[in-house]
Amino acid sequence: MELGPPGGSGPAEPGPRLRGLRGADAAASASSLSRFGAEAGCRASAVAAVLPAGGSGERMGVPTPKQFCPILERPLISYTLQALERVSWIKDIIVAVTRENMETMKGIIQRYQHKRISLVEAGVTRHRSIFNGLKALAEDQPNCRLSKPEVVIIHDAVRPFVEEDVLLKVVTAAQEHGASGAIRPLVSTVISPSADSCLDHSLERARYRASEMPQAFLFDVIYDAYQQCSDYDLEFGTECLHLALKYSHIKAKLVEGSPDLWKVTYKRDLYAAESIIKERISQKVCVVMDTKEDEEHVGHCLEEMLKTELNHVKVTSGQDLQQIILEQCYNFVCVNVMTSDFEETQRLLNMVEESNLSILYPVVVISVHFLDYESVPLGQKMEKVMQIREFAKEAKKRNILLSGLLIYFPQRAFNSTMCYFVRSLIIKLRERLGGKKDVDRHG
Ligand SMILES: Nc1ccn([C@@H]2O[C@H](COP(=O)(O)OP(=O)(O)OP(=O)(O)O)[C@@H](O)[C@H]2O)c(=O)n1
Ligand SMILES: O=C(CO)[C@H](O)[C@H](O)COP(=O)(O)O
Repeated sequence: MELGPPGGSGPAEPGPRLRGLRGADAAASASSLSRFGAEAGCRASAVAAVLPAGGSGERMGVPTPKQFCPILERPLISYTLQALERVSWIKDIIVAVTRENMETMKGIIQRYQHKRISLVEAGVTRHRSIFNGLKALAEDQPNCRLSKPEVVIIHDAVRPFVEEDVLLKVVTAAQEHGASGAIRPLVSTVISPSADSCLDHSLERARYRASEMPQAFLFDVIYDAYQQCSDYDLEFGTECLHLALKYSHIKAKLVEGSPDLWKVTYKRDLYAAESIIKERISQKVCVVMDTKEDEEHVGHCLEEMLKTELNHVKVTSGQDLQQIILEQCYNFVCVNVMTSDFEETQRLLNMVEESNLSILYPVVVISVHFLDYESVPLGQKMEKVMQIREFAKEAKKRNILLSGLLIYFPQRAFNSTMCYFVRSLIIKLRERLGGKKDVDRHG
């Protein structure tokens, strides 16, 4: 294989397409991410990921293994898969699941339309599950369908909040050092108790770190280590970086991870994960105006007003809607000033539907209609706006929560009225997103 010495005990020379990434800034810029994506994409299977998902979740204390526990009605593992799938340069994702959960896993893949996934049978310990995942990528295994990657990421199925930047950091560091893993500062001091449960000694907390996931390895480094390691390691070991050190003599490069990398372990972690997901979804709102003119005049002022409330506000007259949907925005306010019909809202609904966005979470769409009371007879226009009820019923079947809002006001006060209403609306929406299902669907 062109990717460096097979079975070598030292770090292989990075392949030509990845070499350009060496020394990438820790906070890798969006442009370098896409460059990596594009470059890695040129050579199939440069990076693969193995996800151990064969545990029983004893510490969670519920009958369902934690990776299949629902968060906002979707299994935890589906969030982790989504986080990895978003990274286009990860070519294969190997998930290790127990035989008894194989059908459940296939059902999840189908229902949430996960891509690039291969399933292997889990082992009785985490290390054995990971080893099975690696074997699926190794060339020396019979019936190997996948191609051996240059770098393999190992990530727990129960750490759903992994971001592309940390994946890029560990992959880049693995390129250079042979192995790499995310770390976090310790929150408690580590102590060693004696046999009679008295303090034997304690470690100086500032000198130690918690080892988290993701980790990344040159494939040959970690596969060799697993092939050589003892049954004791496979049975009781908890650290892949340690195997790379002990058997392949590679000192892993440690990179600082984000606080959200923690592993869902106890029941309360499911509640924490749910809150993080809600917070993330509700922070992104897109306001769609029905004219370019309004986008320019009012959009800027609206964006400024909303920046204090939200992390991501986008005001558009529709030309970049496709891209906004691709970036997974789940909240839309469709502002109609020109007309009281639903062409624009319908266009948005069609795009949302085509994107399959609402398979993962409910999408909230509020269709706002500003009508000038001096020129438009209320009864006539109300009739049209009331049609929103029918639209809402249909949309709900596809997990799109549509509301309609009619604002009747004098044209001369248009700009300020519109900014005021849309802002109040979005603040209300944010307050209610905690209970997203309760958002009024019929306006
Ligand atoms: N035989 C095993 C055991 C664990 N894992 C996976 O390894 C990851 C991290 O392990 P851990 O948090 O310890 O999961 P569990 O073993 O399920 O939890 P517990 O220790 O509470 O039983 C999880 O994604 C888990 O599914 C695995 O693939 N195969
Ligand atoms: O800690 C780790 C870092 O190496 C691993 O992520 C792993 O989660 C350990 O899992 P376990 O709870 O099975 O020991």
